[in-house]
Amino acid sequence: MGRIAHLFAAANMIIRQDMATATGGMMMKMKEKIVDPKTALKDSKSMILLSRRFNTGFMDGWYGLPAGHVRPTERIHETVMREAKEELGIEVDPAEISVMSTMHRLNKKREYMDFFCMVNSWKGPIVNNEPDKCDDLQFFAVDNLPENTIEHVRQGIHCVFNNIPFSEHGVEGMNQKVG
Ligand SMILES: Nc1nc2c([nH]c(=O)n2[C@H]2C[C@H](O)[C@@H](COP(=O)(O)OP(=O)(O)OP(=O)(O)O)O2)c(=O)[nH]1
Repeated sequence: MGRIAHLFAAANMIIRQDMATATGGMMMKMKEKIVDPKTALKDSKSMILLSRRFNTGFMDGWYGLPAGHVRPTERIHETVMREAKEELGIEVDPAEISVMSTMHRLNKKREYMDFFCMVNSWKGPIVNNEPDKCDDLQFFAVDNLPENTIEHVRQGIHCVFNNIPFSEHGVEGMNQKVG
């Protein structure tokens, strides 16, 4: 069996506050946007949405991106759309999702492939739809993330804003760690 079968996959969303302002939270055509995503991408002062985990059993009290596991038979953009609705109450059009960076990651228990996806626009106001799993949802500057930001999430955000398409986290020497 190929090793890929052992991988968990997770989709992480980057939601920028300037895009909320530019689009008024509504889906609009690219040309109508005030902010060009390609230009804004390079702006490390961008504010992005982080969610503090609560009562989940994994990294509680730490900030991550809105995210979720990719279910069997699900495509990456479908995970983003589903989790955006579940966690934030917003509708995302598949054409408005861009995978910006991927990460091969090993934590204590699991091996992951992470997808860091820019959500270019959405429909509806952002709300904390899962207060039983998230006790804080707010925008932070990319160059001033909270200290309690999950380490691999910090790395993924760095990659997205520095145009680094792929990175690794914790996989160094993994052939000694896993069978
Ligand atoms: N729940 C959980 N998430 C983990 C673990 N390790 C790990 O890297 N993550 C990461 C992967 C995703 O980026 C993010 C998913 O968190 P979540 O709790 O929102 O997952 P989910 O919505 O898919 O919930 P579920 O279907 O797994 O119950 O956390 C872990 O052991 N448990």
